[in-house]
Amino acid sequence: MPGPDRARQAAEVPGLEARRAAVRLVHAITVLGRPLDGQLESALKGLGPSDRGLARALTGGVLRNLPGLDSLIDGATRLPLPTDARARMVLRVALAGLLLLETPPHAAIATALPLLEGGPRRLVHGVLSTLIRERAKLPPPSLPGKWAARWTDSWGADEAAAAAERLGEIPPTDLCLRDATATADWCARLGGSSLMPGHVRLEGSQQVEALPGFADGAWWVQDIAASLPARLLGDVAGLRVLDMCAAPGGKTMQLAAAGAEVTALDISGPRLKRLKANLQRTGLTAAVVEADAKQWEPDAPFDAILLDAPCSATGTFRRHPDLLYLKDDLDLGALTALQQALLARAATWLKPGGRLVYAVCSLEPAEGEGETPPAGLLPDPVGPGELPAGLLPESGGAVRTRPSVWGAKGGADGFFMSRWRAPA
Ligand SMILES: C[S@@+](CC[C@H](N)C(=O)[O-])C[C@H]1O[C@@H](n2cnc3c(N)ncnc32)[C@H](O)[C@@H]1O
Repeated sequence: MPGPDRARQAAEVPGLEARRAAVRLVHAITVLGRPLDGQLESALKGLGPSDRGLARALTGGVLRNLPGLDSLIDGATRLPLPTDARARMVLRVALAGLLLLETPPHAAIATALPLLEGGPRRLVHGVLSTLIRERAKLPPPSLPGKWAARWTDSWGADEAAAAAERLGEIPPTDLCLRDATATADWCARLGGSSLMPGHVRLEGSQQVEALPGFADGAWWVQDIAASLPARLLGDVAGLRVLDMCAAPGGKTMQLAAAGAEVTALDISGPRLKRLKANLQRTGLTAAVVEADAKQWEPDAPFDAILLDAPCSATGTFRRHPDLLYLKDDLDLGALTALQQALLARAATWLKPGGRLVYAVCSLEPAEGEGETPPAGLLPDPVGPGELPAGLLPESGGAVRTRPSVWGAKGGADGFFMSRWRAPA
């Protein structure tokens, strides 16, 4: 329970509690290295809808621009504030409001000082006043140093620069349609654009539940790159298809909508709950199995298998910028061991001639290009005609979406996909 002073302040200073929540989230992510999803509900508890929106926008603004915000802060102090100082968190949030959300200068200061909780009011007041007086501008977005080095090493300087640009942008909202023949209609109804049949792109983040078609299950939210793996299985109408790591079900819905008889397998009960709710909303069906794919055995082989494997998820950094600040270093060794084990299982469950697509939403080559090919299967290279305009397969026939893909049109998540076939 907030004390009487805090309650009075909250009533007198609009937006203060939203900023308090943003400071708490920025601290949890950038200092403690905790993921946003796990903190969001408790940090936003008790806030009204507009304060919740403001807290999210401020936190997102900080995470998308952290190196730039810190360089402004450090340029305006004589001695750098410690990286974990509360004053730094408060300044980051205040500057995100001032420079990204057009908070008026007096409000930026008035909402920053009460959040210091005994911290250096004069210093924070001085930093904000200096930056306001100098009409400071946010530097172009940049990746945190560790990621700039990592992705320059993996993909080259141009792709690392494209990743920084994507990080600075609010990603579009991509929808996958249940009925791809209605693409033009849904673009017109929702005011979106399309990069391929079945795909509709809306600008920025959206209250999707309020949009036409959501309640009827005419579409679901799915990044364009995430919609490619299921498409690479080809025409699955009437086929018995295993979606091996299925929850929360974006690809299960695609396969079911394309007429496949889908078995949706996942180890996570809570995630399967979301999958079932998604199936219910869209009126699509699948046999849902909660099991560890390392132990489960199917009754009969499949015509096709989609293995959307658990991975580092680094390809989703535009939508989840907190990923770039998580405490634990990527345990790529454990992840690639799991991916290889799942691939090896899948390879034994195909009918002769059956297809397997392996996919990860990762920008780590170890989880994609570096995987050992599944024993007993043959490569089934993807052809250029199978991909939407603007994306070509790699020379060996795998598909890689890099940070620069569709850059001028809002980008796409980083994914790797490869396709295999069981000997006939
Ligand atoms: C990338 S997500 C899948 C996303 C999903 N395909 C979609 O499109 O909505 C990876 C999934 O693998 C599941 N998973 C992890 N280890 C597993 C295992 N040993 N067996 C089955 N599923 C597993 C996780 O619970 C998670 O839901």
